[in-house]
Amino acid sequence: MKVSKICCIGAGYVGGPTMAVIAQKCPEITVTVVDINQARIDAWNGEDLDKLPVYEPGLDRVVAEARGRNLFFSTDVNKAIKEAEMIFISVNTPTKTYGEGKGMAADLKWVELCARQIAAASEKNKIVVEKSTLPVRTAQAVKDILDNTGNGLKFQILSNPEFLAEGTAVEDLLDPDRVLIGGDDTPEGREAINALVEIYASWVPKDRILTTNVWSSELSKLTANAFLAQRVSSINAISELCEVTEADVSEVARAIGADSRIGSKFLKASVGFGGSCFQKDILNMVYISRSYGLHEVADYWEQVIKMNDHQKARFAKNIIRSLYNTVNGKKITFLGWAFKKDTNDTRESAAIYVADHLLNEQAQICVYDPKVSAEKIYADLDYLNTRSSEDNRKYVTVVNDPYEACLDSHAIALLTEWDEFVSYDWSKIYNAMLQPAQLFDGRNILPHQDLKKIGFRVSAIGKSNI
Ligand SMILES: NC(=O)c1ccc[n+]([C@@H]2O[C@H](COP(=O)([O-])OP(=O)(O)OC[C@H]3O[C@@H](n4cnc5c(N)ncnc54)[C@H](O)[C@@H]3O)[C@@H](O)[C@H]2O)c1
Ligand SMILES: O=c1ccn([C@@H]2O[C@H](COP(=O)(O)OP(=O)(O)O[C@H]3O[C@H](CO)[C@@H](O)[C@H](O)[C@H]3O)[C@@H](O)[C@H]2O)c(=O)[nH]1
Repeated sequence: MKVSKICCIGAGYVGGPTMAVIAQKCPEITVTVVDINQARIDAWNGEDLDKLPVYEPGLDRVVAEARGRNLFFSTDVNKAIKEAEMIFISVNTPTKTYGEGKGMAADLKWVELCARQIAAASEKNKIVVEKSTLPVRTAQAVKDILDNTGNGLKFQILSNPEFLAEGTAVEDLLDPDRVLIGGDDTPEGREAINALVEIYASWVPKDRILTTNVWSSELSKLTANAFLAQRVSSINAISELCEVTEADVSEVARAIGADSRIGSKFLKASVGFGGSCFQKDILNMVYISRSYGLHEVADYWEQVIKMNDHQKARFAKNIIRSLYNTVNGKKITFLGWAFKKDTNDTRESAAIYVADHLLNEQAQICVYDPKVSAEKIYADLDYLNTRSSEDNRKYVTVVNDPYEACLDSHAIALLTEWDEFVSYDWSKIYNAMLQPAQLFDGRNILPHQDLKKIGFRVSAIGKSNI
């Protein structure tokens, strides 16, 4: 079966870039990305490619090539569902904030709404593809809804989790390590799997397209994120040990990473991992494990999150301790707010939690991030509900110039590894700060010895000998 019309529900960080790349690589397929968020759709359709709702290097060029040709963005969800032979569900699946499983389980209400809308709007058989990250066995619920509310039509459910990382989304989509497709081992299931394989095979070598059963595919996505996050928590645990033993975490990472069995990637000690996925997906796996009575399994993975929370808190406490145990009324500059470089996404960014900790101690925080708006920063702090939104605006200022951000500051905390931070005129910054000028490098990207020569007191993750 050859697919000629695709619909994707959800025009976010995953739906937008993945569909843009499919449209670019498969000009014969019409791809319509739909969303209930009118502002987001307007931004995807906007003239100014610098203002797409998702900032990703190279995405503007992909969108420019395909948009209006075979890539469309719309809020008419029903029309797109009706016309498509294959529908991707790419809606948000955040951690539940209420009721049973609050703070642990994935909130599947948006996925269920999609399934119900697909069932109601469809007039012919369809392939439904889970692109969102979902708890293992969700496909069963989606199928149940479709089969029981879908006017007797036939739906094939596939799981096709996305492994792109933000900041490198286009690169990852164009040249993925693997594409994973899970489906039923029945003639109809195999036909659906093949239809999706053929789409990816337009640009991905066939040996990198893996097919499995649905449950393996759903669980592989959670497992991949758990393993990656575990590596970050593992090196962060070692960073604390380095600080008390005068070992250097970068040297330890290099030494162990040279072992091909361990590998060198994902061994950068940091202020803690952020992003919309790692914490959510591990909590989800912990919740599922507990619900099956697998408490040792749950405890094992939960420790990855505990270590990450500890790392964020430890960073904030170190700032307070170094500033003579009080930050009350002191200006502290944050360089970076995004959860990693090359993205405007701030979900679960370590910066939010470090700021919250320092604000509890009544610090004055001034933030500079090259891609994150002031509005977003205040929204992130307001979402925590720790203090009133008036107080967040009173104690936090956001500026567009890094030198202005550092003026008259007691300390700089570097929270995101943006490349531009390395090339600043650090002597100029030092001279504009209050003395002793302190610098806390939460990403270990700055030339620490040079900064020390300028006069900075430097503190970095997993390094006690600066
Ligand atoms: N962000 C990533 O890097 C990443 C990577 C891999 C997988 N994922 C997974 O992909 C999924 C989507 O993540 P995201 O970051 O793109 O989320 P997002 O919040 O950026 O986008 C989701 C979009 O879905 C829309 N939506 C929700 N319900 C809808 C409905 N019923 N009809 C139409 N639109 C609806 C929302 O308005 C929103 O624009 C999640 O399950 C996530 O875990 C994310
Ligand atoms: O050595 C490292 C590597 C990463 N991080 C941090 O870990 C977080 C996550 O980084 P990364 O994984 O690069 O970005 P994400 O966009 O969150 O991507 C992850 O989450 C996605 C959503 O599920 C998956 O698709 C990707 O495969 C997976 O890498 C960020 O805060 C990074 O700064 C470190 O601190 N040290």
